[in-house]
Amino acid sequence: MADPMTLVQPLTTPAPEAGHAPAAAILRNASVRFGTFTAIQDLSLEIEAGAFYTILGPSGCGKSTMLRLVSDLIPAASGEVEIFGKSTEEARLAREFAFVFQDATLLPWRSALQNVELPLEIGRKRGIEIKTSDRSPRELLELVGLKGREDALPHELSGGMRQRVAIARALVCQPRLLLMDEPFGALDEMTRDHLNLQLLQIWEETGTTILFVTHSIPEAVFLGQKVLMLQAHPGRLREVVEIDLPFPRAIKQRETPEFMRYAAYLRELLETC
Ligand SMILES: Nc1ncnc2c1ncn2[C@@H]1O[C@H](COP(=O)(O)OP(=O)(O)OP(=O)(O)O)[C@@H](O)[C@H]1O
Repeated sequence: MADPMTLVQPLTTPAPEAGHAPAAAILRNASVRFGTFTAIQDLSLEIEAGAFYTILGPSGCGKSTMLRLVSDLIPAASGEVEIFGKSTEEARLAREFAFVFQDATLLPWRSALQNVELPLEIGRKRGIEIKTSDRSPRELLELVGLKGREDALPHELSGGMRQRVAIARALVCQPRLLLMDEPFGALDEMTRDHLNLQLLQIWEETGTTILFVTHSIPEAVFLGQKVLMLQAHPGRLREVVEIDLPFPRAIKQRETPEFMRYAAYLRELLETC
């Protein structure tokens, strides 16, 4: 295995010039401020379409803020953010991305299937023409391993199952970019392992780009093709670490020396962020 040190990209990856094939996302010197507090400063990076990125960094370094910036939930105080060549607002309206939070945020009175159907219903009610997945809501529930539980209400499902419903709902408009903010953070280890494997399968099948925030170094290495390490005060990109481990990934890979070297490298890096 190549030494992770040699795989590290420069601290400020230059954003490409306009006119290239659209990346999933491009940030150019993007900063986010809350009043006088700078949460993210001069973040420049290109998110390659179709790739799986995991995002690590100390608490408060701006991981969630970065996802909120990309998803048009908060504006950039300066700099630019493009999603597939569009502004974040245009990308939001075109349903180019979908968000999955740590809490599944399902409507408790609607069944699993009705929750997955919700974005389509909202689109129809608002008269918005939206992309829909090639898969029906039922097929999406099957994809996330919930065949047979379509009629269950959220309180009848486990935490892991609720997160699967949230993932199926996120996929219903066929987003080209999936933003995931610690989606499995509240789950037990076995369930998390299972969902990690399932998410990798979904990623391979759908070809969607994934930005996945986690606090878990093993999870970041296991899922990611690249790990974005952010640093705090103010939030900025510290390093991009490429994870050169083969796909499809299997849980037992975590015991390999290569995996452990990446984890050890990221742990050391995190301690200095
Ligand atoms: N709406 C807000 N108003 C003021 N400050 C905010 C707001 N949202 C986030 N911040 C601050 O911005 C910084 C980055 O927050 P953010 O939630 O992005 O960090 P994080 O890396 O996701 O943290 P954690 O790992 O603990 O979830 C923190 O100092 C936080 O207090």
